[in-house]
Amino acid sequence: MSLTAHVLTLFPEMFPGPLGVSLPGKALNAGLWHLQAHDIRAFATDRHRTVDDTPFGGGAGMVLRPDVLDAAIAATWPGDGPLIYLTPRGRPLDQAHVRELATQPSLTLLCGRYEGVDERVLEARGVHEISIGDYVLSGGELAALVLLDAVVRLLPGVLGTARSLDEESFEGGLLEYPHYTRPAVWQERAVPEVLISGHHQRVSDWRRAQAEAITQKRRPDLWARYTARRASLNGDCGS
Ligand SMILES: C[S@@+](CC[C@H](N)C(=O)[O-])C[C@H]1O[C@@H](n2cnc3c(N)ncnc32)[C@H](O)[C@@H]1O
Repeated sequence: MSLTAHVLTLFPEMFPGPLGVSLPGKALNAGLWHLQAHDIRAFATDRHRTVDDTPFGGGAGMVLRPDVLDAAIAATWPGDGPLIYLTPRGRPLDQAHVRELATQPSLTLLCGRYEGVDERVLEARGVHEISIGDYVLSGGELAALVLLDAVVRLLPGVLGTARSLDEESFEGGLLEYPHYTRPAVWQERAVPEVLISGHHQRVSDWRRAQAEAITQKRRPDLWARYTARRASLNGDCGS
């Protein structure tokens, strides 16, 4: 089963954009996933192709109309996967959520613009709301590209068998350990000796210790969750 992504946007020309190159682009060309960008404006009904209007209650900016969005959703959402609105007030995206999304047959992503979208269409359609971080973008397209990039690299066959995801940041609850390549000495900085020892267990222990130290220092929130999970696993084994 391969993923089909539908993107509802006022700027379909932004797709595939960066998803058309490198890993996601090769996977797209190989048919490991499919992408359809739908122009919301095509679902406007007046002769000016109006998609937005001023907010009830006053205030700056424009709001995307529910009738236009609903027609766009009705025509494009296959219904076999979630309908998602990218928005700063949504559930913050993390790797566990990305893994869940990567199991879906389809993802339909609604990209807002201006002040956002009329609330009623979100309620009526049971839309899931996802944020890519605590900052405000000018539109949902970059957020959709970020989400799809993260999802696509987890799809079967995309990374190939040589790459392991197990030790990447967030897998197992830790940030990743540091990497080194040739030359072994650069600007008088030598790579850690253990990495050229050829001793697999020592390398693996060193990497885990580094990952733990980096996580503890940089992300106390992840570290607290990791240690709590480890304690509960140890408790379970002991009982
Ligand atoms: C200028 S923003 C609207 C911001 C909105 N008025 C607010 O304060 O939450 C326009 C669109 O960009 C998208 N967007 C902005 N920041 C985002 C974020 N952090 N994550 C996901 N989508 C975002 C949403 O689709 C939003 O409708």
